[in-house]
Amino acid sequence: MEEKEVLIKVEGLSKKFCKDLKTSLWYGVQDLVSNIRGNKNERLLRDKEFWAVKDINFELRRGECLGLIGHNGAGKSTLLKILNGLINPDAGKVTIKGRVGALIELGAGFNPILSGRENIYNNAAVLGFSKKEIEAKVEEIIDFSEIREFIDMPVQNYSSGMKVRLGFAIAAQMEPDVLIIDEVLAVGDVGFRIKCLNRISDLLNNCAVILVSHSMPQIARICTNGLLLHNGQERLITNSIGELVEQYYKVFTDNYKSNEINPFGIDIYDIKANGLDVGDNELALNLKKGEDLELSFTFKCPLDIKEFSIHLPITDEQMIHVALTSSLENIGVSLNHGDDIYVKCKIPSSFTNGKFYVGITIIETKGGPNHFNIGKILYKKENCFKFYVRESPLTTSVPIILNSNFTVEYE
Ligand SMILES: Nc1ncnc2c1ncn2[C@@H]1O[C@H](COP(=O)(O)OP(=O)(O)OP(=O)(O)O)[C@@H](O)[C@H]1O
Repeated sequence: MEEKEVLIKVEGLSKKFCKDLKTSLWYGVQDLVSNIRGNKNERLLRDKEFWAVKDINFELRRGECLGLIGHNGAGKSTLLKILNGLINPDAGKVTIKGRVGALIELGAGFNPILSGRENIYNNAAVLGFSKKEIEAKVEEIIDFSEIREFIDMPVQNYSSGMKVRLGFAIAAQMEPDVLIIDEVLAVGDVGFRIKCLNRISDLLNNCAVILVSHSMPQIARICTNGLLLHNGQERLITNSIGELVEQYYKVFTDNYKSNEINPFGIDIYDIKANGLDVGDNELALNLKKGEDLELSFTFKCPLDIKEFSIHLPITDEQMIHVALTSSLENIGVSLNHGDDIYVKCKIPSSFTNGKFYVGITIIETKGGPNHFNIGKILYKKENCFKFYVRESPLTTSVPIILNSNFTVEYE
């Protein structure tokens, strides 16, 4: 297949900042003098300076969407601002072909005392559109933003979501060749976010997009390539989004410790995962391709309970619940104070690659499996087992693959 045209080329891009304002002003004066003398050395760091972005190189073609990810302060916004020409790099070169639409800082680029409509004209003119071209687009932009009712109100009175709606509508409806979007989309409500992601997918037919996000499902859904920044430096550049997401999570230490709700002092012990002692949750089980997860534990019942159920919620690395398995068929089993209850649960391996946490919830339950009522929470902890899945046959952005029966026939 013929490769599409390169729209963004970034070579050795670096930007340093100073941690102290006074020193930074003094360096500014020094740089001015060195510039005039022609002996500026931008590659050296002086006292209190640090690299916000260091030696970044990549290319992006039409049709590609680069997910730019990294921890807070990794340098993502600084890189976007350099690409959009808002700040100058200290070293390196950016080459961009075509028209750039950008949504970087909330409300940036808007004149607060002008109305939404006036700001559309201003921004589109800055992008290089003629008055006639803007007039042909303005209704589409207002429709897309869904804020027609407020379009003649000064932008300073807009809510954060309304500013994002207007900003994205202008950037995306003006058919840019390059679209740069910082995390600001997260401010929009779910409906608008979905609309934006769909619009980005449409634009990708004829555009290159750089998207900053802390939402890995969003990155996995839309991006074709990824760049992981760490302390301003390129940690990974790849077109394997699975690998990108995995590396992103590695940046963070495993600090998911969940609180325990244990009002009756239930004692849970002998926690095992696939026959191995979990102990104090230090054990992380590595599941291989197709291997089932078998969990077991014992608990001592602290009071007489007529009916109970056990729930094992499964959470991904973003602490989002991705699945739940329940023992609702156990309803009807009564427990007596002091009984030792042995629980065993086999979960078929339907997980894709990643890290997962399993919690334990024990609830007093009344009624049958189909019409049950939740009673007292006897025990609840969200992170009791941790397991990794590696070498899953499928690497996708979804955590679970459902078992299904397909028939594919030739007619
Ligand atoms: N104008 C500035 N002067 C000094 N330091 C700055 C300036 N702008 C950014 N920085 C610093 O540069 C580093 C990178 O900031 P940047 O905003 O690019 O991070 P980010 O990856 O976008 O973070 P986040 O995920 O929190 O949005 C941070 O340490 C920040 O404090």
